[in-house]
Amino acid sequence: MTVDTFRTLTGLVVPAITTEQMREVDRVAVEEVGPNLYQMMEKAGRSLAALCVGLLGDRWPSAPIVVLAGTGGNGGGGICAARHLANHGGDVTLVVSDPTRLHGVPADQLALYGATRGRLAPVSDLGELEAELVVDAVLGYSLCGAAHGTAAELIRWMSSGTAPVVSLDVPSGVDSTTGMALGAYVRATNTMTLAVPKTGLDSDAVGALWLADIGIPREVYRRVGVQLSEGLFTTGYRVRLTKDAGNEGCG
Ligand SMILES: NC(=O)C1=CN([C@@H]2O[C@H](COP(=O)(O)OP(=O)(O)OC[C@H]3O[C@@H](n4cnc5c(N)ncnc54)[C@H](OP(=O)(O)O)[C@@H]3O)[C@@H](O)[C@H]2O)[C@H](O)CC1
Ligand SMILES: [K+]
Repeated sequence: MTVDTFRTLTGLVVPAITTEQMREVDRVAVEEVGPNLYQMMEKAGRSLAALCVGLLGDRWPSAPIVVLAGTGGNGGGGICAARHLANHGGDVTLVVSDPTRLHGVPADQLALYGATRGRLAPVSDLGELEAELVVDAVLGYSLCGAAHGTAAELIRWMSSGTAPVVSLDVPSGVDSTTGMALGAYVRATNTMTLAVPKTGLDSDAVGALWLADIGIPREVYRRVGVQLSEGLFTTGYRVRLTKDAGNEGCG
């Protein structure tokens, strides 16, 4: 099931774009206009951390939080969120699917996380971890095929537990264009997608959908042909999105 638009709680219509269009937004930002990947990932991670704190309410900061990170940009955003949560006194345990495959900005995020008081646990410790909140930063919009290997193991761990899951950008294992999952996938209670919602986020796996502002200026969207309302982030750095009734019956 895909949709062309979402709405904010104040009724603003927000266009949904495909993974391919999102990649082009990323490319124009990184290669032509800005912000760079560091700047966008930092905004993503900090917004994700703020959402987690809000969802925990008075259980913050004592509630144990487990952050599961993959090997790409999605993982980098999760590692960044883990740092912000640890910096603010949270009880954080980070598990990276394969730290040896991290490179570039995600690898730098892991090194920075190492300077916090947050814990880093191997995948083999998953069975011993207790969580009151889980952050799913395993797979993002570069999912290709059915989730496999350690990523699938992390997804199964999330699915087998009772803790609510907050997914970054898209529930891991779900295709952000089609909303379909060819294999194991996360059933999130909340999903925080970045910059612009994707057409595949109408899936039941998404839970409550949030859109985070990661600082991309309108010139980038103009070059990619995406029309975002000027008032979209007037109330803050994240907005709640709901399905746009006008989408009923979209294929
Ligand atoms: N402007 C933005 O929207 C920004 C988004 N950000 C985040 O970046 C991700 C996209 O990051 P990317 O590095 O392109 O890819 P992912 O993190 O989605 O995936 C990374 C690796 O996942 C592995 N993979 C892919 N398919 C599978 C599968 N079926 N099973 C298991 N593993 C899979 C693959 O790793 P390999 O080691 O196998 O090569 C991918 O490399 C986006 O979603 C946002 O969260 C930026 O952080 C900021 C700007
Ligand atoms: K994810």
